[in-house]
Amino acid sequence: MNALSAESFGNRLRTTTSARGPLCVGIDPHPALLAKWGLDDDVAGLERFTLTTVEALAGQVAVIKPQAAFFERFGSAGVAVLEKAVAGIREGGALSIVDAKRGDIGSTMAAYADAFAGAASPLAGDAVTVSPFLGFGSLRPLLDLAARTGRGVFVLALTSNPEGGQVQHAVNGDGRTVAQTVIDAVAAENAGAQPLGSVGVVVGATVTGVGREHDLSALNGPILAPGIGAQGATADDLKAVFGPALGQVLPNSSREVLGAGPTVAGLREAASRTLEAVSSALGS
Ligand SMILES: O=C(O)c1cc(=O)[nH]c(=O)n1[C@@H]1O[C@H](COP(=O)(O)O)[C@@H](O)[C@H]1O
Repeated sequence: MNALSAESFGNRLRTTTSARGPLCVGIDPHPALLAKWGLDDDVAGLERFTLTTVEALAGQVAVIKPQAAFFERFGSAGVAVLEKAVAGIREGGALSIVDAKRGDIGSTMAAYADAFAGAASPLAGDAVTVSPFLGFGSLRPLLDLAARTGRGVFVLALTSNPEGGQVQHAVNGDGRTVAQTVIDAVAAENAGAQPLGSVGVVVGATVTGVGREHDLSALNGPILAPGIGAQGATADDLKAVFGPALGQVLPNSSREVLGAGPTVAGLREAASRTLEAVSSALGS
């Protein structure tokens, strides 16, 4: 990809999900999953797990989200496997979200920007997840570079874990929740973009009352919704959780699909089943 002249991530996401359906499958090579697949908990096991998942799904699902921590736990050899995953996902025609959840002060964020959104960085997928809890403005170097290289950024807003609400539901001096300030800041990044902005938010499918307590109406960007399957949310929950924002939701499922390995056929079948369930819930 000539990243500097690439179509925006928002455009590419819209095109790919229209063709393949609205599903993101995570590559989360947990030690327990490696064992279930009959693989050792080492770099060779990680590589076999990752490349099998890419082989099975990169030509089938719209988006694949490798979770960086499971690669980093093996040091530089694990990170090299993550780079292979990013390249393989691109070759298969899916989009990749590198789930790195980075966040730091602006000057250090510029280095993360080079790593995860740099035009020629092997670690840069089509998009990256970031944490805004050092202040949304601290993300500026990454937001700017990603816009220039045609990449997307997914900003944590309402995470799927039960502890998240302690910070994210806290109310600011102006009466908005911290999560709402994140959503509003993302909306400002996406203002005027057609058909969809390239900056998304992450809102867990396990979070209740999203539509009641938070306003996503001006977002104009994608909503990555993890939590389907292993964390207890179901496709049927999506409507109640997201209400009018349903059309922008990109549901993610990791362990539930990966647990159907190690065969390529098993993975494809599980991804199809999940896509069918979420598509019918999203009405797409
Ligand atoms: O940013 C994420 O992807 C994310 C945000 C969040 O709020 N909750 C959440 O579970 N995730 C990630 O989504 C994936 C969920 O995996 P499963 O629970 O196995 O489907 C993991 O990689 C998590 O790190």
